[in-house]
Amino acid sequence: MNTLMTLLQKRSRFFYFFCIVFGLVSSLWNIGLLGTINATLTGDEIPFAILPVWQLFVLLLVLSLVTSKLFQNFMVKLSNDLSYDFGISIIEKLRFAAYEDYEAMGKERVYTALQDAQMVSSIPRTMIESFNSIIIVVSCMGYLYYASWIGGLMLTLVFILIVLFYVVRNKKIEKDFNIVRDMQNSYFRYINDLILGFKEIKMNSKRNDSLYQDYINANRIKTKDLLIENQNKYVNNNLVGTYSFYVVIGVSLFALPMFFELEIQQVSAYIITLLYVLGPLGGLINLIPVYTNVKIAVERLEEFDDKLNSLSTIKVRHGDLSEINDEFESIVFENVTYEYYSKKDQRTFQLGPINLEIKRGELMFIIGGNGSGKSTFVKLLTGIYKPTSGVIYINGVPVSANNYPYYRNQISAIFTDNYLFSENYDNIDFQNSSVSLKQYIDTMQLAEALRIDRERNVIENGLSKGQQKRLAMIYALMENRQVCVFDEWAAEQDPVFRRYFYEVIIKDLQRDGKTVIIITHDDEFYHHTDRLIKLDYGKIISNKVINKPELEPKI
Ligand SMILES: Nc1ncnc2c1ncn2[C@@H]1O[C@H](COP(=O)(O)OP(=O)(O)OP(=O)(O)O)[C@@H](O)[C@H]1O
Repeated sequence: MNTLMTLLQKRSRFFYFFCIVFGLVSSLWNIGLLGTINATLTGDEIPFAILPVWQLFVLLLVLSLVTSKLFQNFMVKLSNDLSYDFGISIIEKLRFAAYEDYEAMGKERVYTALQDAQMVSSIPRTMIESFNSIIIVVSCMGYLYYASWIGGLMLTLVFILIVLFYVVRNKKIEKDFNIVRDMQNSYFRYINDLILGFKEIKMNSKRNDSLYQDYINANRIKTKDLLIENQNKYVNNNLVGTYSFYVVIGVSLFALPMFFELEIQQVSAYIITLLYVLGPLGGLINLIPVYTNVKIAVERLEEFDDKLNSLSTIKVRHGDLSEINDEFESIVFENVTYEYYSKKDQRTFQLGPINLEIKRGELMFIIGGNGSGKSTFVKLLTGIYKPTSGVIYINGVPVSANNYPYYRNQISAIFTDNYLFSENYDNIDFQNSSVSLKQYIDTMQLAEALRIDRERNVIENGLSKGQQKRLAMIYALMENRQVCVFDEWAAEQDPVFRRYFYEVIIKDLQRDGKTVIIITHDDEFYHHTDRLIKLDYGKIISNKVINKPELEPKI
């Protein structure tokens, strides 16, 4: 509760002020209403009344209505602001996270956090209703002490017992709810497997059954059982709470008058107050599960936010994008290593140390067997991974945390598992294609295949794997960067286009002054490169000059 209240106060400095004003007016209204009802029924005078009863009633009614409306509107806005802040700040920070940190986090963690952020928008209902109910319960208690101190005392004792009972029981339920949230993470992971591996699932009935039965369904059943168990605990809690009240009513009706000298007016005022408080109390009890879920969501979001904040790259953001001379000259690897570790902190693979210079206008092929470290090298070269040790220089300047984004912005890369976006984030004008775009589409032989959704200015889905890679190439060329890195790009191309790629496309790029680095297994084209670098077990085992680079760029 504290975290939530502090968060709300942080989001709006008027939060506590609004709570106090609303609390005072509501208490006044509830006590006034009770006093009016009881006084009218019993024929007693209302103490401290400065106005006739009906005028007092109307005045309080209007005051309470206006304050309630203002408070509720305020809470609706505040909690939606908070939910928006959480959701958007996760994405805002996540985009600056290092790729390694993102990999370690896992995408399901991001999905759950976004779900938690949505949960926060149910705060207004929880807050307004519980605040209302608490005020009613507290003001009624005050009124009860005034009507009959013995009754007030008895109710206070019952309340303390109920609250203690709830606190103890809720601790266990909260633990279970946390287990449910963890299971939600695994659930998203299995669903991800189902969606991304749909073809592989279709191809194997056993795998299909296993994913469904042993993972998804088992996860859902366990979640359902935990929820049933917990919700039943809530039902029991509710019953204990509500029925202890009925017991209090019974005791007040039958037992109290026997032991204490109570007048019928006192007893009836007391019973009316109890009945009046019963509804809000029930509401309060029903809100406990919602509140517990919101509390867990907020705690987890804070934890996730702290984790994101602890990442050093978040603070650097885009760093200094104008730090290095724009004209690309060279990339140098000096004793660069990269290490992978297992969960038990054992090193599983080391790339390097790598010492290498890539000069402007060079065409370089990186070759090597499976698992030799080519893709890891590409991730280092493109700045997706940062070296475990050693330094990478661009134009003689060491690439540091502050200029990594600059470094990445110098390179166009197509990774083996390249992803095509659903929206046109690069704002390419497909409707009035530029000369270069038309030319690239022709070069990639995609004129027939590409369908443009004119309304959204995007390329529609429905391309073959090889065509998707060609489209990725168009996007990479449109970036017009000086260094191009293509990781096994030609693997999905037909023989004719593969040859065209090695003999025409990359030669043209080189003639345009680009530096081109290609990861390949296509040995029949190795003779086209200027330099052939071979990796084995993470080490460069040969670095051969094959052709002299054409350094004069085509105008
Ligand atoms: N994310 C990762 N976590 C841990 N180890 C990894 C990770 N990615 C790769 N490795 C390990 O690093 C080594 C090199 O992998 P890498 O993907 O760089 O090889 P590669 O030469 O590109 O292979 P291929 O030709 O099969 O694509 C492998 O032994 C692999 O198991």
